[in-house]
Amino acid sequence: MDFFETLAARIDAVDSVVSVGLDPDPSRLPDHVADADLPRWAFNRRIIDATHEHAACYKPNAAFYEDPDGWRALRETAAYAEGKGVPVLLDAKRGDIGNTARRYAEALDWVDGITVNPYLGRDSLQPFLDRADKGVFALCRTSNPGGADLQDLELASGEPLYERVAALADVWNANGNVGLVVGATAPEELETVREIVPEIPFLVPGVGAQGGDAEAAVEHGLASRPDLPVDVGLVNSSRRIIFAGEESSRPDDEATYFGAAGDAAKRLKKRLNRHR
Ligand SMILES: O=C(O)c1cc(=O)[nH]c(=O)n1[C@@H]1O[C@H](COP(=O)(O)O)[C@@H](O)[C@H]1O
Repeated sequence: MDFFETLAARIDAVDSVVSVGLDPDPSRLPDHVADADLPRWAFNRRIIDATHEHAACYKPNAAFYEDPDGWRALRETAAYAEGKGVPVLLDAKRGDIGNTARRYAEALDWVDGITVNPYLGRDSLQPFLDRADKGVFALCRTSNPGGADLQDLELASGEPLYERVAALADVWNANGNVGLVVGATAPEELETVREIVPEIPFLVPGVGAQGGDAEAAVEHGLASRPDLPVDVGLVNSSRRIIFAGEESSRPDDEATYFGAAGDAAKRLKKRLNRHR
């Protein structure tokens, strides 16, 4: 099965397009995992146990694992998620010259998909695109306040840069494994990009802690592909799910703390499903 077939099967099985972002900021980890050998892995394992029934995928962001223990924690986390039958999308936003990109693409040996930065152009993405069974999500219109600084710039043709990226994604999609990252904080751009590429699934971050538009995320983020049984796309929330326990009635109680993450994932699933 290729990535989007796997993802469609998962979305269908759990009736969810929720991507749970595994961004275990060490400064926010609860005491329950403080004494573990790898606290981030101990934390993620409990989060996965609490949320997997509602997760279409897990999206660990590499920034939270960029040290020796971090990479061990990430590998354990990815293997555990796979064991639960949940695809893993490594949010690494890679993009470099071809020789280097080939090395970066080796991460795809142990995850199902990756995010890439398309700014260096086609040859920088080719080693990822060539992995036909792996998902490759290219940044198109990001959710951060500065996303407009470069991505909205008008080209000589009159189209903004993010629209050109969307059009290029179609060209890069010979293996049917390309997705686009479009933030929920830019609902109008989401709609525009969907018009340009009707069949490309989006990863839509920015709902939850960044206050993005969940309705627009679902309405425009999911793509109908004739070969897939359900509309496919992902709406990601990280902090609002994994740290929901901080706001629970008893954060010091482990079951209550992690139960809150499960509840948050379930709530987001239901909210998104109202618009699917
Ligand atoms: O590629 C991403 O996932 C991404 C793109 C983008 O435009 N905005 C964005 O927030 N993200 C990532 O999505 C996650 C959002 O986290 P929360 O704001 O806690 O839900 C982080 O891992 C971000 O790095």
